[in-house]
Amino acid sequence: MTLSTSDGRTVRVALLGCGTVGSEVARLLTEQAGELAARAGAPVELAGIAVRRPDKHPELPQHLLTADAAALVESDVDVVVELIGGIEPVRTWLLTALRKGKSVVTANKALLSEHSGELSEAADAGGADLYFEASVAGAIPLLRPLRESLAGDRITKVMGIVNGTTNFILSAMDSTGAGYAETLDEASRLGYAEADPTADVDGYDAASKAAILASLAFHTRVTASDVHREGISGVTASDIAAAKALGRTVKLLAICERVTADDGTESVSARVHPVMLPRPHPLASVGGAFNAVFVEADAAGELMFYGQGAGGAPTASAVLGDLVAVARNRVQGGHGPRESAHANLPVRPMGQTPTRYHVSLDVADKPGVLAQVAQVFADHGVSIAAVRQRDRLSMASLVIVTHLAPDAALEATVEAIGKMDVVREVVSVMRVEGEDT
Ligand SMILES: NC(=O)C1=CN([C@@H]2O[C@H](COP(=O)(O)OP(=O)(O)OC[C@H]3O[C@@H](n4cnc5c(N)ncnc54)[C@H](O)[C@@H]3O)[C@@H](O)[C@H]2O)C=CC1
Ligand SMILES: N[C@@H](CC=O)C(=O)O
Ligand code: NA
Repeated sequence: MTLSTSDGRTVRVALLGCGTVGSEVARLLTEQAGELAARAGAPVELAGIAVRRPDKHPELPQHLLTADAAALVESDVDVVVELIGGIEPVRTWLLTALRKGKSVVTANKALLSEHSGELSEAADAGGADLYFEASVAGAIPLLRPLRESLAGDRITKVMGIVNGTTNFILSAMDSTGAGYAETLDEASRLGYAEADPTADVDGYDAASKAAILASLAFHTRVTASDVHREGISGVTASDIAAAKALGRTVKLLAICERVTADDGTESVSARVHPVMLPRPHPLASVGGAFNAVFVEADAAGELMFYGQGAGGAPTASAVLGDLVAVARNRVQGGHGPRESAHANLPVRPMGQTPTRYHVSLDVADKPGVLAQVAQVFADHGVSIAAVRQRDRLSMASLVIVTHLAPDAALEATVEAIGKMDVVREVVSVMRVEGEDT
């Protein structure tokens, strides 16, 4: 068995960051050193660990610790594992590493979703690998299937739950009625939330992941700023109750689609927003911090990926998988897949993206009200799929689910309905996925 790299050395690893994920990577690298060496074809050695405050880490081997991540990157290492997060200074360090031929493994979706182009170009220039399986859906092998296993197919849709923190919160609101703030605190304590949890609840984290997924699925550079983003801070107890009354539940979904216009031209739609799903839908039963992602492809049909999307050990599993892959490439002299952006499809604005809405209204209980409301939908070119009406004293509740229509038309419809005299309150508005009730 080969026990060293092509230039006769062990694979020396710089670990940047040793928090929730990094500490698990350090543990597994140490505990499984023998097995990792056998799988990689050479010893994989932790050469240094950069943390912000070395004095706060008595549990780590002191001779490996440094606060100077830049110097560690420049030192005699083969691979940089980046588990700090954020854009700068990490972007600069990783560009330096890649240009110098040092492979990079990272879980940093915020960075990748804005700078994957230049990072990929730096990797090409330096002849290095850039792997990032942990950046989307934690432990779930998802990016490698998109980049490699499905490279011969034509993917049409990627849709799923990709943020553990918000799924944890929505699951608790749905099942126990637990409050938003206390559940978010719990998600942070369990290591699911980002350092700034507004990245989770406002949908930035999921939007970054959607950009990465859309880029890989559609061979197009999609950045986080191309992704329509809505978080869960606007999801109210009324929304949850309205969903329950209809046998639905609320999930924050990332939806990336290949949209084909009537003239045959293709574009990419990428969006993150809360969605009402029928309870029998497979994504509806995904609870806690678990993630699940559907992929639809022409030849493969429908595929579903499910598992732990956040937390130290699950995310470390994906990091270690990538580390073994880049170590193998060094030992055997090969390279992982390069960026594939040849399709270069345009990104479709959200307003032109076909969606379906659920609208719950309290209206005056008078003859003709339903017809008036239905007319407003028709005036905007929106076709109604289902209506439910329930009378309550002098009021009536109307629940309307639409067929697909451009999102801008649906938004304008809801705005017009909110201004009608017969409408007392727009109780809940949310997009829907899955079969009509
Ligand atoms: N926690 C999770 O469940 C997941 C996290 N990620 C990503 O993994 C990365 C790390 O996340 P966590 O481990 O949760 O973060 P964390 O906040 O627990 O750890 C960050 C680490 O970076 C170190 N650090 C910060 N600034 C530094 C600097 N200037 N120089 C040297 N070290 C510095 C800190 O000392 C700490 O050890 C982020 O990009 C995050 O988005 C990805 C998937 C899941
Ligand atoms: N904060 C993220 C961590 C994993 O990517 C999440 O909650 O999913
Ligand atoms: Na993953």
